[in-house]
Amino acid sequence: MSEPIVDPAPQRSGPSVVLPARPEALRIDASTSAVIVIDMQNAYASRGGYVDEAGFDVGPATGVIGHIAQVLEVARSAGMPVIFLQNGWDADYVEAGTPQSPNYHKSNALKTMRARPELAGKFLARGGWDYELVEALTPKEGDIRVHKPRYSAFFNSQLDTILRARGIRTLIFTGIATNVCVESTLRDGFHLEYFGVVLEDAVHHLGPDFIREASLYNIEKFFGWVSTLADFRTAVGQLPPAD
Ligand SMILES: NC(=O)N/C=C\C(=O)O
Repeated sequence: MSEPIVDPAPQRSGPSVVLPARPEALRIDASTSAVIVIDMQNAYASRGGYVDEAGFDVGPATGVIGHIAQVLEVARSAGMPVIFLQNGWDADYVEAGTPQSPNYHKSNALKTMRARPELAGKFLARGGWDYELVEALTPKEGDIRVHKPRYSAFFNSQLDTILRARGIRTLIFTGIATNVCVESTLRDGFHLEYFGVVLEDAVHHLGPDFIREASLYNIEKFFGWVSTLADFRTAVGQLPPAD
């Protein structure tokens, strides 16, 4: 018996396609779906950025940049909204929190800057290189940028308002990190009634490989769906081009 196709927007009127995914395929279209690009900033994907300086292996992160670029090209051609999230705080780090905030203690960017005072002010501050999106993923006309001050893009940001105002029901996730900001946002989205799909080869994790597997298992089993760049390209490529 074939698996059912999950349909997040059965009232839609326009053309739709079926996106193969685990554990079930989903019916999607360009007006009720959006591509969410999580934190593709120099901090997370460039040498000399926060993640690199904090001792994580940033090498594999550069590999997903090209995959994400392909996702965005297909989405834009179909008229599917592209939303870039940028993680960070104001230049004075007021938004980062005081010692009464767990973020002050858990953010590896803040911890690294405290441990190495020569780096103070360098990481994830709005207006700085570290906060900027990597050059290869510079937003195009019509794309949307959203600032976020914590791991989940739904917390203290405009994301939910922007999605609701457009009738978006399905979120296609790309970006960094699978196990931190991607998973946090997908989980919060689940609780806000959004259907979250991760493209597993357009995301990258922070930490050992087992955490990638654990995160994708969690998403597939409990919070959402897992698909691939190739399946997204084939499915969304069948939608009529945007005007
Ligand atoms: N974008 C992320 O997943 N960030 C993870 C860690 C951090 O921002 O310190």
